[in-house]
Amino acid sequence: MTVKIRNIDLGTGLPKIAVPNVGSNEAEILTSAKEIAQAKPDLMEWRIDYYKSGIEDLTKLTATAKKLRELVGELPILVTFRTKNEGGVLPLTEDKYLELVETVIINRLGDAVDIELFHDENRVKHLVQLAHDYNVVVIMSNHDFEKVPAQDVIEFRLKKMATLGADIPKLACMPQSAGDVLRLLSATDSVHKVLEQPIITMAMGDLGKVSRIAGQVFGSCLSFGAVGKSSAPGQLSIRDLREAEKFLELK
Ligand SMILES: O=C1C[C@@](O)(C(=O)O)C[C@@H](O)[C@@H]1O
Repeated sequence: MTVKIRNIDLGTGLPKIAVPNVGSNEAEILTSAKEIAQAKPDLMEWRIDYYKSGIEDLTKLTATAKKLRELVGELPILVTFRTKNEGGVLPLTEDKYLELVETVIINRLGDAVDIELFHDENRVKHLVQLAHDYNVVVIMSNHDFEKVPAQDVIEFRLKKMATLGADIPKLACMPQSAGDVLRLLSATDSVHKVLEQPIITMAMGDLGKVSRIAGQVFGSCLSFGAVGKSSAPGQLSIRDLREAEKFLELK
């Protein structure tokens, strides 16, 4: 199965490329968006946890989203609030996080929304349903910045996300050894073969770079590359990422 976000199809061909926008005020966000659009990624990820004043004032957040859309035209936008526990920059209570995701969906601030797996299950399910009602694609996520979990744990989490209704399950983790990277890749390969939904995985840091370029081989449909400032350790520049993916293309 492939998942369509505006004009792109995830889950077929080379992994698509997302570039995070980590601007911390409206001017920065719009300037980065221009630079990102020029680099022609498949998708822009708007990391709203970097935008403190927008999170504190949702009218402002919505106004910026409108300007962003005007600026990038048809470029698909994924809106992500990454919680502090999972590598984000801004602390937010559980309630505020869930309310924020709801605002993102109801106001259609993007074409897709990131919903983290590890929150109250019923509320997560409700958000997934709401997103689908509003025609917003759900990328469900989990991040471990310390380690790579056991293979069955990785597989369980990705499958659990699918059960909760995620259109695309995603897992990012931090390897401490080459063996850790192999385990993530092996879990990716097994889950990719049995799940209907396309998945996204990556190992972070330098050791993990190989996992960011080899998604087509192991079964990950999207990779994050940087234009300017990156949003996680080990991200390559969009230019290097695109070239490296091409070297490994399955023809
Ligand atoms: O989930 C991810 C993946 C990521 O953490 C990475 O390792 O590239 C970068 C984040 O911006 C994004 O939300």
